[in-house]
Amino acid sequence: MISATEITKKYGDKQVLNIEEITIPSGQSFGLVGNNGAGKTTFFNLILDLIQPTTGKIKNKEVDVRHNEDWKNFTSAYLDESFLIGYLKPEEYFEFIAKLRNVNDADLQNALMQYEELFNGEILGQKKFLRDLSKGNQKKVGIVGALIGQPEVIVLDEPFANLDPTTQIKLKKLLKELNQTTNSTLLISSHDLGHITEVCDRIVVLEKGEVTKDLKTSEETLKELEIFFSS
Ligand SMILES: Nc1ncnc2c1ncn2[C@@H]1O[C@H](COP(=O)(O)OP(=O)(O)OP(=O)(O)O)[C@@H](O)[C@H]1O
Repeated sequence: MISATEITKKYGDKQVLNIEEITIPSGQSFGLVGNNGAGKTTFFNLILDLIQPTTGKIKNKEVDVRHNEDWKNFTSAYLDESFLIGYLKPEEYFEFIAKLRNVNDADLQNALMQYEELFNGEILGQKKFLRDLSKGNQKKVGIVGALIGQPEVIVLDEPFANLDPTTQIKLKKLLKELNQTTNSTLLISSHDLGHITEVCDRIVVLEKGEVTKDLKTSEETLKELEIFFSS
């Protein structure tokens, strides 16, 4: 379970986040939506202790992320390309992550086979450094890197952005399967209301840093969000 309690984040005089309470139970696939600048990446950065809140506390499985690093043993994330290591080839990057998460080579190779369809022949065996891959292919590497070893908590910031439509559909299928077949807690942000309502059990809407909707996903959710964002 992840809990964010009385979180505010200010830059100078500008308050960019003001969250009274968000609790994300284990195994939930949690979707975060909101217009540009709403505070989605800020929220994920706080969960990953990449920035500090102005007030409030974030706990990841009872670990206060600001004061104890144990959450790193069961949490992975891909927010942007700064999570990659540009001078490694994809295989080297995956091996590096596998070592970090105590995944042996046989298990890593098995896991990578699962992602062959997503890779579409453009990632493995190409002898290219990560820095030389296209933005979309870099993103595929980053997302798969976050999934290696099936961490208990996986945070993905706009995973569908920059991916071609075929890959978006494959990724959606993969994330839905992950949600159904494991107890991993999945936190995803997206501007694609269709994708996020398909993948996530719950959708939280942020508006100017505040939670304005918290919905259990149902058949009506997509329509409700479309109406909300068009008004
Ligand atoms: N280092 C910073 N200094 C000042 N303001 C910042 C900083 N980082 C973020 N902000 C501001 O915080 C607000 C929230 O930004 P954030 O990136 O979290 O939004 P977002 O919902 O992820 O947006 P987008 O959909 O455009 O990616 C924005 O107004 C942004 O300009």
